Amino acid sequence: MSTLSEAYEDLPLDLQHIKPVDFASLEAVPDSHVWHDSSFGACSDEHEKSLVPVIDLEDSNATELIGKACETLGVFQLKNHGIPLSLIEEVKSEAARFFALSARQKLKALRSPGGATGYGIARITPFFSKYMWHEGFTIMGSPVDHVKELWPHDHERFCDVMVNYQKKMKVLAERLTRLIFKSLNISDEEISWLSSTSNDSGSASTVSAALQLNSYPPCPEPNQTMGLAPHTDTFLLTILHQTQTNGLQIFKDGSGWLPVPPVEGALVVNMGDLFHILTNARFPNVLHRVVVSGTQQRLSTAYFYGPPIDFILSPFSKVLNSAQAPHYRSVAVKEYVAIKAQNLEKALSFIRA
Ligand SMILES: O=C(O)CCC(=O)C(=O)O
Ligand SMILES: [Fe+2]
Repeated sequence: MSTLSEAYEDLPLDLQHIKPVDFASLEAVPDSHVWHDSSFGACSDEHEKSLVPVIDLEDSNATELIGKACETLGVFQLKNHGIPLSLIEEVKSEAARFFALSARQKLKALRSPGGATGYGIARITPFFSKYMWHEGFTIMGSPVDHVKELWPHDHERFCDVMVNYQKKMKVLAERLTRLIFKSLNISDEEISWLSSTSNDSGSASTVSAALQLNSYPPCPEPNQTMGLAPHTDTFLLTILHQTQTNGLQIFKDGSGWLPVPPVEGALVVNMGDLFHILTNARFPNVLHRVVVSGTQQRLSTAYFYGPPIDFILSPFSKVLNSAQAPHYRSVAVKEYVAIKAQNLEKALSFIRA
């Protein structure tokens, strides 16, 4: 096995955990989507200064600032990231074009039970008794087979934009990963997979990566439902673009749910489970969720990035001080992906040393 989509083939889902409802036809939140969570309205300090730092990648102190943000909150917003704003706009407008199609049309691009790419609801759905106010389109590699079903004569525009964005995201994710390792005093040479996956040509190992387009339609009763239930991301890091509609929140012990307000032109970067394991829990794998709006659609694009699927990772000996034992055993990326898909937030307890 060498790709992430092959890893998901062994983890098929039931159709009821893939197929979205037709949100446009709903005038109220159906019982299937009602969440009894009193904290939805509690996070109302959107206008206060956000705790999540906004870091300029061109800042001469970027390495230290990013290292500190990874260690404290596990999330930061990134400015001057080098991704052309015109490309981000194109991704957003192609995603909007897709989600604006009728339900009947969108279902033509539905993910298959063992498939990774295509239209569908969140993979975490089976772990909750209620459904979320969310629909998504997952892309691993090229989405061409699915998009041809939607736009037989006009699939190139969507596919080219998504493939191009993934290439640019990979370069940025690599740059951030190197910089984060540098902040931990770990040199590039110590991370064999990073140098062997940097060039696209002839490299046997490919990084694990996926692009997730998310849409949270405006909701008639926003305090009754959840956009995306609390979860941590599985891979090393996630680079997220969000539109100007609020909704993303992170959980901080002692403070509760805190908003991550949209910052024009910035990307949100958060640490996932694999960085948490590699740093022996020094970096939090930040718990996050999305609440919905009564009036506006929220769109977001998440790029998940990790080492090749066969790579075996364990806490870096350099981050362990002499008195400290590793919290986690060695685990192959594909093994962890399977454990996470079957156990969600309990996944880390399965690899505790
Ligand atoms: O829409 C968002 O802001 C969050 C998306 C997310 O957490 C995910 O796709 O894993
Ligand atoms: Fe996430």
